[in-house]
Amino acid sequence: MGLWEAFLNWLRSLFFKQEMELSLIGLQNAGKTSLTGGYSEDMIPTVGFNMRKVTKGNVTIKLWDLGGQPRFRTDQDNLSISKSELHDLLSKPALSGIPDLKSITDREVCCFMISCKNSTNIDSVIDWLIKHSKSKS
Ligand SMILES: Nc1nc2c(ncn2[C@@H]2O[C@H](COP(=O)(O)OP(=O)(O)OP(=O)(O)O)[C@@H](O)[C@H]2O)c(=O)[nH]1
Ligand SMILES: [Mg+2]
Repeated sequence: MGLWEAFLNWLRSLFFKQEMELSLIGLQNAGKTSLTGGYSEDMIPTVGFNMRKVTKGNVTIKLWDLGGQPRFRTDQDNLSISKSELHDLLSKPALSGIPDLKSITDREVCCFMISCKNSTNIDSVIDWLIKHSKSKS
């Protein structure tokens, strides 16, 4: 990013508040609530969903943390179920253009190794999401 572009972005951020919505999907025990609400060893499985708002700079993120039940089913077998569910979801027209791992040719994809427990890469994920969010207008 050039200096002029960076300056314009900074100027823009002074006047324009941005909002984005984010749905966290994943099987039970994936760590969705820990990511949005804070890490704890004793987490209660989410029933329904939680909604939280997180503000970083001039960007407000509305986070929809969806429950991943059935809640007592976590093993390697779930990986293939998770994969097919994700691909099924991404094939929906409403989600076209949303970043995913299915194809790296028509949208940007990023993969981070994160830990809510050790606060590893959480900020990097939020920064990436803000940078790549789709504008509603
Ligand atoms: N080691 C480690 N454990 C984690 C991490 N994040 C979450 N956990 C643990 O994983 C378990 C499940 O975390 P949750 O955040 O409740 O998972 P969830 O995806 O919201 O689960 P559902 O609400 O049932 O869909 C809890 O015991 C957490 O302590 C992490 O970064 N590292
Ligand atoms: Mg949860």
